[in-house]
Formats: sequence, structure tokens, C-alpha cells
Amino acid sequence: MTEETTNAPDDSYRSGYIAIVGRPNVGKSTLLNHLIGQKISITSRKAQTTRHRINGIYTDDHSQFVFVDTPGFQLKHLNALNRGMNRVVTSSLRDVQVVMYVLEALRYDERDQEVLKLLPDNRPVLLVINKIDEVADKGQLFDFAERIAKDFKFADIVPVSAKFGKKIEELRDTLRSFLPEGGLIYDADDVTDRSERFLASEILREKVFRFTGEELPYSVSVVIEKFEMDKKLRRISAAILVDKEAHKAMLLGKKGEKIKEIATQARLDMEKLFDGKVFLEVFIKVRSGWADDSRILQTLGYE
Ligand SMILES: Nc1nc2c(ncn2[C@@H]2O[C@H](COP(=O)(O)OP(=O)(O)OP(=O)(O)O)[C@@H](O)[C@H]2O)c(=O)[nH]1
Repeated sequence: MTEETTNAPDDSYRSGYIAIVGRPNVGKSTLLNHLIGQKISITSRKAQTTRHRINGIYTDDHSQFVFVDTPGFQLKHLNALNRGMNRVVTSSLRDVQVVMYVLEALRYDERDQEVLKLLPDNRPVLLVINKIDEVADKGQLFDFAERIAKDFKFADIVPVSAKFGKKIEELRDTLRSFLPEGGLIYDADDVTDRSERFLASEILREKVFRFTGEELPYSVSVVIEKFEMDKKLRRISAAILVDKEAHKAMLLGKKGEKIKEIATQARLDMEKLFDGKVFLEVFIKVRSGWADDSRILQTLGYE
């Protein structure tokens, strides 16, 4: 905790960057969506759906929170893609004022400890225990928190249920108390500094994961090949990159029904977020072995 943070009078405006860190699937994206009150970061049952650093912004009369969502740590199977992701995590921690370390209630193993090792010791780190709705005996949460606190000096501990929006207000209040005094970093009505182009690809990727369930591997990626404004209409062409012909068939579904449904749902979400009509074309391209190809990764913006 810095002097500046502790001494700021409570009625002063506060603002700052907050990183969300934790291993895949603990609920970071769900938490971010609730913290900013709008769907920006994508969520899915599958681990590792977040590959980019995303800023979600929440502004009220007393504070502005700029959230940085980080990709889940992948400690096994280090290919070029995962190495790129771990770099994003470490670099996103360098320029934030507060870190939220997210765990799933009652789950803590060596993978979480690995993540813990990368946390900074020179600024406040909050332990956020998510998915408390899954724990019937709340006393267990207390013992759990005590155990984790032996491994790291947390500034505070906040139990939440991101999915059910429980204790989110409390979490925001706690976060606020650790933000430095300062004015707006972004405009008051901004929710993200990401381009519509990026958001479009995230929405489509979410639908791909949602509609293919566990069938499709994580190497699937989405590239927006065209994003044009035609008066008020957004014309978007997107390519879904897959590794194998078999994956393409999974995405197509019977008579192309699955991809049609994916594209329709993605378009509806885009129209809601952009508040305007969208014309969306989706192609599926087979690109074998791309997850290990650094050159292609560069063009996708991972490295
Ligand atoms: N029961 C319960 N499930 C939750 C809660 N928060 C998130 N989940 C579920 O946990 C799964 C993973 O959530 P995500 O938000 O995608 O997790 P993430 O940590 O962002 O995952 P990566 O993007 O892979 O790093 C989803 O199925 C969520 O619905 C919660 O509070 N309670």
C-alpha cells in the first residue's frame, strides 16, 4: 500500500488500473463482466478462452476502475501460443495499481501457487474467492482463506459469486479503497478501450466455443478480415481458423446449421453491443498447425 493511497481522504476521486489474475476457468471474465456491468470480456465453460488483454472500465461519481483481464496461466504444454500468453500476464502486471488474484472456492493447488509467485509485492493484491455459491458450509471458506493467506500477504480478502452477482458491490468498494487519488483516465462513458473490430472477434469466438461445447480444441481462432461502416450498417467478414478438416466439419454441423446458428447469435450480440445493424459473413478456414507457428501468431497480434 502506498502513502498516497492510505492518506487520500475518502471523498476524493480515485482512479487506476486493476489486473485480474488467476488460472484458467476460475471465473475472471465472468467477474469482469459483473464489475463493469456490461458484457465485454468473453466467457465460456472452456478453459483459456481469453487470449487478449482487455480493459473493462467502470466509472461512478467517486471513482474510475480500469480492469485488465489477463489470459489464464497455462503451465503445461508450452507452445508458442501459451508462451505469448504468459508474457501478456507478466507485462500486464507491470503497470497496474491493484491486483485481484482470483481463486475458485476451496480449490488451491500447485498451479495456483505458480500464479502466486508472479504477483508483485510492492502494491496491494486482493484475494478474491469466487464461486462461493458452490460452498454450502461458509465456515469452510474461512479456513480456506486462512490457508492461502499463509502463502502471500494479501491486502484484503473478498469472497464473491461472480456468476450470481453476489458481493460485487463489496468488492468494488474494497478495490476503491486501494486506488490512488486521481481523475478520470478514460471518458466517463467508455466501457472499453478495445476497438469494435476486436469486440466483434471476441463475440464470435465466444459463440464458437458455446455452440461446439467440449468438442473443439482451443486452437480455434477468429480473424476479422473486414470491418466497414456502410452508413449506419456495419459490414463484417470474419474467418474462423481451425487446425483440421474434421474441426471444420464440427463447426459446419448438419447442412451448415451449426455455423449458421453461431453467426446469427454472434450478429445479434454485436447489434446489441454496437447499438446498430450488422451484416456478418463467416468463413471457416483450415490452417494446420498454426498454434505453433510464431509468424502467424504475429499477424494475429499475440507476440
Ligand atoms: N458456480 C459458479 N460458476 C461460476 C462463477 N463464476 C464463473 N463461473 C463459471 O466458471 C466458468 C469459467 O468462467 P470464466 O469467466 O470463463 O473463467 P476465466 O477465469 O475467465 O477463464 P479463462 O478465460 O479461461 O481464463 C464458466 O462456466 C462460468 O459460468 C460463480 O460465481 N459460480
